[in-house]
Amino acid sequence: MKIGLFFGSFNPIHIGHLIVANVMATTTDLDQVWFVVSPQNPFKKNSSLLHEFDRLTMVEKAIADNAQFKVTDIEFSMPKPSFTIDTLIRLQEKHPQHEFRLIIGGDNLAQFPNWKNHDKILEYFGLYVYPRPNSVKSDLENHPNVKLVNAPSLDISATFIRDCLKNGKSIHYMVPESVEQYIHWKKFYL
Ligand SMILES: Nc1ncnc2c1ncn2[C@@H]1O[C@H](COP(=O)(O)OP(=O)(O)OP(=O)(O)O)[C@@H](O)[C@H]1O
Ligand SMILES: O=C(O)c1ccc[n+]([C@@H]2O[C@H](COP(=O)([O-])O)[C@@H](O)[C@H]2O)c1
Repeated sequence: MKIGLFFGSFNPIHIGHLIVANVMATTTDLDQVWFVVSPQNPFKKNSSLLHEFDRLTMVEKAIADNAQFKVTDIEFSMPKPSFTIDTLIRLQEKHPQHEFRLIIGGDNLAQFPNWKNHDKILEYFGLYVYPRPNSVKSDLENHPNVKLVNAPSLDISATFIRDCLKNGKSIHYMVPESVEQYIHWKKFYL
């Protein structure tokens, strides 16, 4: 199978992530999308980063009803911060029968040349990119192993959701209902 790997902090997972994953799974040649929960992004220092198991639980709840979506905690047992090339290699070794591609939001494309061994990621895996508002243009848009997916931009982020919660505002419809209930029950991001 051809699998799209959607790496992220998912702090928390939101409808933007779910729409990206669904467009990838239903309008491209990808058979499944696997969410890879990263304990620690090498570029992000975030004091409101929830424990990785809480973020994993929210992803599990969010994708429970979709047979094309899976989640993996493979990075939890790997050195931190999480470098995507290391995880891609480990996943490919574990699942030699699958072909893996990397899914990213357009905001990450301009930064991508700063990722560890980004040229190897491009050569051996390739990118599927979903447009994101205010993304900086990148020469990589014309790279043969970069596929730009044509779909509506979604102006929603985990940062906005955390700010809403901090300010006592509703996050209804911004995350699946099961995730919203879990966030309120655990009193996350207050
Ligand atoms: N609204 C969106 N549209 C397109 N891509 C998105 C969107 N939200 C997140 N992504 C992509 O999902 C991946 C994981 O993102 P992440 O978990 O950091 O979410 P985020 O909303 O960007 O978080 P934060 O606001 O905390 O930075 C990244 O590749 C990011 O570009
Ligand atoms: O491998 C790298 O050098 C690298 C640099 C920046 C980000 N990443 C990964 O990109 C994914 C998206 O990050 P985030 O925090 O925007 O969700 C996440 O899994 C990070 O670990 C990876």
